[in-house]
Amino acid sequence: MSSTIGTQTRRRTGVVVEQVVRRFGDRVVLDHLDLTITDEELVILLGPSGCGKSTLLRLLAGLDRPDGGRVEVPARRAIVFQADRLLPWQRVLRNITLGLYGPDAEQRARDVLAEVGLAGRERAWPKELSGGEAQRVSLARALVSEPELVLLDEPFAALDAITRLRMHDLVRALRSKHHAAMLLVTHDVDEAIALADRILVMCDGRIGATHPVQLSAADREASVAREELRSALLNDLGIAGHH
Ligand SMILES: Nc1ncnc2c1ncn2[C@@H]1O[C@H](COP(=O)(O)OP(=O)(O)OP(=O)(O)O)[C@@H](O)[C@H]1O
Repeated sequence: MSSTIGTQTRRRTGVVVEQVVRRFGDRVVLDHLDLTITDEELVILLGPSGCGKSTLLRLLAGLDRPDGGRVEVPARRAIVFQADRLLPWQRVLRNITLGLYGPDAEQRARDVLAEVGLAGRERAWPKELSGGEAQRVSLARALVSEPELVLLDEPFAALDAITRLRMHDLVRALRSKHHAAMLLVTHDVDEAIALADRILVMCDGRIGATHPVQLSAADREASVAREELRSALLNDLGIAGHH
């Protein structure tokens, strides 16, 4: 089966995935999966453990190739993982400037560090940071190159509930500044409702259900529409009745 991965050269493009197949041995993990993400859209991917969410993200990041189908992604992409993956032997600022070029690289890194609320921590070592601070640095590192697509693989799963809520506020603020499309994987239905423009539920190697979220900020916190969406998502995930 043929496969193609293209990077788009047009400015301001989203993601197009058509009929993508990925197998590991006999196991078909992605089974003719289709997905599109438009410019600046924040899409949340929910799905049971092992359904292929990280596999899909790795394909979009260019870290893996499909066995079939077509993947079209913007040229400038960044990925944020659950664990921060900072280099422990480099200070915070250097972790952000690594791979950046140009006379303004350091200033850009300082600016984005300030945006994530860590101005003044440029010379800290990664081991001196809390979990939430380390993930802020990871976000800063992802955004400093002004990507058109940011892929986030359970970025807040290891954080405590209050820190996670702060990170949601931060994601909202960063979105309005950086205008990137985002695809965020989570197991947390409430996180999905809090952040998404659209929620996708993955099952059997495909996108099984799509839920656009057109709720106001207040309705995302508490409303009948929110509870209906939450029930629908739990039902899609096969865990209705456990909430
Ligand atoms: N490199 C690989 N070699 C063999 N099998 C793999 C490889 N990568 C993933 N798999 C398998 O593909 C399936 C999907 O894995 P993936 O990590 O994409 O799931 P996931 O939905 O992200 O799961 P979780 O929510 O638990 O992180 C799993 O059964 C996994 O064992």
